[in-house]
Amino acid sequence: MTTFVDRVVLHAAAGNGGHGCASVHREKFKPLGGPDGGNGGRGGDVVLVVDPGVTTLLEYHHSPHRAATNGKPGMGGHRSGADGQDLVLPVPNGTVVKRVRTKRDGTTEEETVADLIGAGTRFVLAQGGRGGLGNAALASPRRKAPGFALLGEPGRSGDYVLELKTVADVALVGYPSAGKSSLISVLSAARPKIADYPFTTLVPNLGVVTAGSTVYTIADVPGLIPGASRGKGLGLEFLRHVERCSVLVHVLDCATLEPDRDPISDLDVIEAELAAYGGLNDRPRVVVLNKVDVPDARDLAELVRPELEERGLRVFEVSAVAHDGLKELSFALAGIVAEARAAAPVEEPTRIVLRPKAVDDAGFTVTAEDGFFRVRGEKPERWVRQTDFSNDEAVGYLADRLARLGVEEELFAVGAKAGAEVVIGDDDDAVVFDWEPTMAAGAELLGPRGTDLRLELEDRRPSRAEKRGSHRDED
Ligand SMILES: Nc1nc2c(ncn2[C@@H]2O[C@H](COP(=O)(O)OP(=O)(O)OP(=O)(O)O)[C@@H](O)[C@H]2O)c(=O)[nH]1
Ligand SMILES: [Mg+2]
Repeated sequence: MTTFVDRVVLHAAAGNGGHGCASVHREKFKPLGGPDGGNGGRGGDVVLVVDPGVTTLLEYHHSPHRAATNGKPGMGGHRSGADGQDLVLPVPNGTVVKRVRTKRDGTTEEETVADLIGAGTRFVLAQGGRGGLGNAALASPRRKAPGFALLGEPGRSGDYVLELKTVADVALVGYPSAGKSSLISVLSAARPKIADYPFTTLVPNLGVVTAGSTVYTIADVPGLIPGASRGKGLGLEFLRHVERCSVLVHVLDCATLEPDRDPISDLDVIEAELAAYGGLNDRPRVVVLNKVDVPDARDLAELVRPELEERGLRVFEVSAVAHDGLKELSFALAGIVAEARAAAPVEEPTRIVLRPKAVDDAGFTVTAEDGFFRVRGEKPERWVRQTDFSNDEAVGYLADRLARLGVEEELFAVGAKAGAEVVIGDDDDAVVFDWEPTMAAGAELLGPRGTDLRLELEDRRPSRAEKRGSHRDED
């Protein structure tokens, strides 16, 4: 059996940033050549791009793990590491992207982050890590020869659900073998498989119809049967594709030989399934009584027409085989589609839902928790990731940055004392310290010889050089 994949879980990993390099320039007769370690390269992003040539998500079903390349580390002689390469993944038009979050209790939750419509629409799924600065870039008037460099940041990674929702104006729904695919084949240039056994159609077919000046798309979905909304048959999976359409067309088989079926009860069954699926109530409906080339079928169509019309439905008697009543139908659908388009707000090329930032980009928070203090904020958390904890100087630099941001003061303000446990970041990747306030800016505060700045921390204004240094350190 062919598999049609319209929902996949993609594990995307962006590239890590390359580490910065700590190196000292060496040349004959120049023993103190100064720091010359280059910066690490940026990690590659994982990017989704809508490609009209791609129609299924099958490729990601077969290989769901995708990773961009890492940035290269910096090197001595001021050489920067090369950036990682972005990994560009083509996806079909109408791909919905959801982020999968695993909650504390182990259950997962899906949050829609993007709705990709329109050729060329790009979405950065996972951002590559920044490269770490080399020691040359970290040098400042106060820190002329840093003996450390920053680590590259790990790239973002995560699980994403990609879901395909066909973007069609008109959707054909009905029992298996009602003639939905036949109808598409005669209304448009699409040539889907047609056969006299149920569930011929396993994947939605899409056709383009031109009626007068209106051009619209029409899709069929695999046949629906009672219980489809509970997963019976093939239909439920595919109702997703119907969600975006502006008109629903009920294709009713007037020539079925099954004893317990007739057009009216077929309609009721399908409507019950649509209702159980939910969300399609607001879509206008049209009824097609198909197969009227069969004499008994025409009689049956005449018989049920009044009742359908009483329900306020527009009814078309059609024969897909004899090409009967098609023009009228396709122009009527064009009219409804045009009306719906006029009423709908102008469709923007794409609707991207931006993930809300967990914390304010510029700021940070310090909260007293059960027995410890937690620091959250984009900068402090990034700085921690950039720190090589095996290097004391690098740790001192981190403490320095944190103090300058005001984390120290804030810790004091919420009641932290020396020796308190301080946690920076989320539980998943937190770094835990024993807080030593006076040492926080330790090495750095032992400025010019003979001045221990810790003694006059309180009301000392920073010198111009220090201010300049702190600007450079900001990110
Ligand atoms: N006599 C007659 N037969 C038709 C007509 N339309 C479709 N059929 C026949 O009905 C059978 C089913 O047609 P399909 O178009 O495959 O039906 P479908 O609704 O797409 O069926 P599934 O894909 O299984 O859901 C085929 O044997 C068609 O030849 C029609 O207008 N008149
Ligand atoms: Mg079909």
